Amino acid sequence: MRLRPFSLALASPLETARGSIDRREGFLVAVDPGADGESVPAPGLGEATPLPGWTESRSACEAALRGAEDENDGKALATDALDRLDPTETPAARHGLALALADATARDAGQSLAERLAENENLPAPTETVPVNATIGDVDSEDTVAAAENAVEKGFDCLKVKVGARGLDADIERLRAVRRAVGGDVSLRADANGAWDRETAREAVERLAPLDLAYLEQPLPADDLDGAAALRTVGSGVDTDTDRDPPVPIALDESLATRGLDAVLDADAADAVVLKPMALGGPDRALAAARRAREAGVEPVVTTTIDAVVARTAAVHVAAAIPDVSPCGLATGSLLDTDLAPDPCPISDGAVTVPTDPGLAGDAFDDLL
Ligand SMILES: O=C(O)CCC(=O)c1ccccc1C(=O)O
Ligand SMILES: [Mg+2]
Repeated sequence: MRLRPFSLALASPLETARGSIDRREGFLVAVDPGADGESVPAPGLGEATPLPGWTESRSACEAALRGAEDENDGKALATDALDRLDPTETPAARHGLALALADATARDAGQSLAERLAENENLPAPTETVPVNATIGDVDSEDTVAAAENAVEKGFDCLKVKVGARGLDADIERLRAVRRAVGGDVSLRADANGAWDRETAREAVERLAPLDLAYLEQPLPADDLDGAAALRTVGSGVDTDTDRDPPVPIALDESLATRGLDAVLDADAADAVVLKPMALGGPDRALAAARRAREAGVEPVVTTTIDAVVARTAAVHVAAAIPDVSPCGLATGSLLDTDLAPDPCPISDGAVTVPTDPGLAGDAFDDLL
């Protein structure tokens, strides 16, 4: 296994209620049969890009990956390398190695990563394209509307707007302005990144109901599953005489990494779950979570932590393996100022095209190996 550190700046910081993301730093993870003997059937590439607060730190990530090496032959993987990486303690490290091994296995089998992942989860053949949402930061009303109009002009029909950093009145006004600007046919999501207390979240749901949001993501802190469950019923009163607005669907994101999928499903806390392979410990784990969510009647959505091109492409494969997936947060390549390699997944008309060549994207990343 070889690790190559990288550091990429965002073109402009992504503003969220949990602070601003301005740089992504991580490791490319390469495995090959030469170094790793029979455990690796072909060259494979992965990416471990920790986002502190969401995953382990960069140093913990590197230490975990080093811990997966054979004690007697530093270059080779231990036979139980992947099992040494705890998906909840060091999810980005596990993601990096799990992806590299899955890429190698898929290449060896002549399958795309999506085909390989789907087969392992007993899912049907992957789709050729995946619908995506545009990601709009928590900026002032004028810039929010400008970004929304720009995205719609580019062909997006689903927009996700970050909220929660500037007070509820301001957010309601931002979202109303976006709805006015883009009309009723564009799907709107809002992501509060856990910013609100129960009272504010309840008021938000009541005031957002007329805007026909596709969902409100993580309105409450990650731990508060009971609060999220209660929000799902606001406005859906049994009183059929009154013409009440429908409830706003609730999506959970941070809660998945903090409490786990089982707790979220058991608490009936979400209409949708936002699955980030980097935060969940790997593409395989993200797809398994998607399948379990679906079986429980909860809509899976795949996004990234603003990963570089290798992990972003892997997330596209994960999404492609989910039949009829809802728009995913995978249009984030343009948020980076520079990237590790040209993007093999073009986006047009609000959808990303899934690579069909073996592994991640055929030979597109061979220079990175
Ligand atoms: O989902 C998207 O549209 C993009 C990804 C995104 O918003 C995000 C990126 C980094 C960290 C957290 C989040 C989030 O969904 O909260
Ligand atoms: Mg989110």
